[in-house]
Amino acid sequence: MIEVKINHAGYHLEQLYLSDIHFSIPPGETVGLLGANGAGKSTTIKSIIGTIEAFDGEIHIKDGHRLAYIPEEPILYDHLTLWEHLRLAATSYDLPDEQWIPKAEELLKLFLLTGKEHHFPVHFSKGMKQKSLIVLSFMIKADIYIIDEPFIGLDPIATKNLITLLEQEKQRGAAILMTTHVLDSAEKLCDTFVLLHEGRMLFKGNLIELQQRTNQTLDTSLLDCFYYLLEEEVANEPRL
Ligand SMILES: Nc1ncnc2c1ncn2[C@@H]1O[C@H](COP(=O)(O)OP(=O)(O)OP(=O)(O)O)[C@@H](O)[C@H]1O
Repeated sequence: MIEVKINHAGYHLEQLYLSDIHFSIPPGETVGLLGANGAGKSTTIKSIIGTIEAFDGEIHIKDGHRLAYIPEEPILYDHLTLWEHLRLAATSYDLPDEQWIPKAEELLKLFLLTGKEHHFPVHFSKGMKQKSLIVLSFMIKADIYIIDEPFIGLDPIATKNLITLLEQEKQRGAAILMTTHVLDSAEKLCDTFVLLHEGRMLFKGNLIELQQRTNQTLDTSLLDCFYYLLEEEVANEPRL
C-alpha cells in the first residue's frame, strides 16, 4: 500500500506546479496516472520517489516495503556490466544468491538478454536498456512498482512479457503505478485512474465512474472518456 498526498510540488519554490494530488494504491491494484504532455505525471512520480526540488506533502509506504522504479529514460552506471548491476541491486536488498540468481537468469532469458550479462548496458539500445531495468526491478520482487511509460520503446514480445509480469506481480499483492499514453493498454491493465491536467487532479476512480462522470455509456473507451473530460475542462477554463 502506498499513500500519496501532494499538497504542492514542483521545480521552483515560488512557482510550484502540482497541487492537491491525493491518491492511494492498495496491494494488488494497478493505478494508471494519465494526462496530456506536461500535465504533471513525471513530476508526480519524482515527488513520490523523492527527487523533486520542492515538495509539500506526505508519501506513506509501509516499513520494510520495497519500491522499484522504472524511469522513462533508463539510467544505468557507465562502468558496471549488466550482471554487476544485478549483483549491486541484490546486495542493496540483502537478497541471498540462491534467491536472486535463478530469478535474474529467468528474467534475462525472458527478455532475450541471455549472453549480454557481461556487457556494459550503457552501450545497449534504448529498448535493451529499458529491458535491463525491467529485469533489475522484477528481480527484487518489489511491493510497489512505479513505471513511467512502460510501453514506449519496447518491442511487441517484450511488451507482452512485461504485461504478463505485471499481472503476476499484481496477483502476488504488489501495488503498481504506471504512467502511459497508450490508453487501450491502460484500460486493460489498470483498476483505477488518476487523471491530471496542468498539475491538478481532474479525476480519480475506475472506468465506470469515469463513464458516469463524462455522461457516457458503459461501452465508451477510456480514450474517449479522457478526451471528453479534457474537452469539458478546456471549455470551462477562463478566457484571457
Ligand atoms: N526539470 C524541470 N525543471 C523545470 N520545469 C520542469 C522540469 N521538468 C518538468 N517541468 C515542467 O513541469 C510541468 C510538468 O511536466 P511533467 O514532466 O511532469 O509532465 P508529464 O505529464 O510527465 O508530460 P509528458 O507526457 O510529456 O512526459 C511542465 O510544465 C514541464 O515543463
